[in-house]
Amino acid sequence: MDPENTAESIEFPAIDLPDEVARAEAQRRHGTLIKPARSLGRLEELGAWLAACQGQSPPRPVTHPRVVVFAGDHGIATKGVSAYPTEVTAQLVTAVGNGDAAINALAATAGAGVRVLDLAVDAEQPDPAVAEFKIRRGSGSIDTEDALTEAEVQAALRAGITIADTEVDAGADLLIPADLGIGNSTPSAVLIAALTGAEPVAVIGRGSGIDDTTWMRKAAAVRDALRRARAVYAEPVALLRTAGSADLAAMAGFLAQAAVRRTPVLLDGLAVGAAALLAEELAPGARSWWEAAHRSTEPAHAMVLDHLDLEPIVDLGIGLGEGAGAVTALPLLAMSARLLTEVATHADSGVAGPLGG
Ligand SMILES: O=C(O)c1ccc[n+]([C@@H]2O[C@H](COP(=O)([O-])O)[C@@H](O)[C@H]2O)c1
Ligand SMILES: Cc1cc2nc[nH]c2cc1C
Repeated sequence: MDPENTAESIEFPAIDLPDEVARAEAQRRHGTLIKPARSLGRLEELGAWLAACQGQSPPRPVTHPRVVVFAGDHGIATKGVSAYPTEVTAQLVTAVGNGDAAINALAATAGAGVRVLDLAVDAEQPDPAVAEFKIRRGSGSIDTEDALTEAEVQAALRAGITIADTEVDAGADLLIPADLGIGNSTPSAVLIAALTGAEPVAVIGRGSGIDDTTWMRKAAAVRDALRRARAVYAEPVALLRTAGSADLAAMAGFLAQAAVRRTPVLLDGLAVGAAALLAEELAPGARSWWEAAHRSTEPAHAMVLDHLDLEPIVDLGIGLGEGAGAVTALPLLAMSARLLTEVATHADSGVAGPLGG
């Protein structure tokens, strides 16, 4: 099936930029607060970005941040490219649902809600709410076969769109897409190499903690998948079908739709970064609605940030996925909004401004 000729194929509308007037007004307001000019550094820029996304300065506080974990298995994991067996994905989905995972502890501290969805875990999903957007059991092994059919990639993109719409309609004011899936660092590396032009060897990291022998197998898998995908590097939907997965495609749809809905996003690590590259191809300009929360330990993540021209907020040596790095930066974003609403101005407080000011 040729995606260009498919009636149901997804097309995102043109993405508006955030409101530059509100951004400039927030920057101007920062200059009036009782602190030396620009003394809050990146926090000032983050507050101005939130103001631009919301179209108002000062921005409203972030009160309903939501983490959505997109879980899926990857056929390539059965070829020995991960430090963990594939059964772990399903077990981790249950752990996140029970509130026992790292993301739950971090999100509880940061005041974010967590929703976990099984897009393509290679197991029966007993919870119908978690299975609502299930595309298939495991995506194809991308070294030798396509990850998805054309219909599945469209369904996964549509799932991401619907999930973003549901969250925004329910009141989410900041979205955090998160990944979970043994083996997902391999398709992520392939997509990043395909879209940034990075050398294959430079995108292959240690993932879940792989040894040298496993790294060699992963390098061969990335090489084979890139060879299979070469003809479709410039076609994002075909690239997701050939070398992506249902969970990565759904995250790409979610990220693009967040921009359509003018909702700010904090980006997490490697897999979210790969999905973000695809989303920017599908909906050019979507990146203006995202901030990079952190820099992951995976080398390919730095290439994503470079390509999207995003500067990470924190760099804490986190390489977990699950949204962990993104949620870690969330309190800083909340602080950036409250600074603009709660700090007094020189004019209102009677605190003198700078000499000659
Ligand atoms: O996002 C990251 O920075 C990151 C870096 C390395 C590993 N991970 C997580 O570890 C899993 C992928 O690692 P692997 O070795 O199984 O491909 C998957 O569940 C990811 O969420 C995540
Ligand atoms: C234990 C474990 C937790 C994770 N969280 C995200 N990816 C993960 C991979 C593993 C292996």
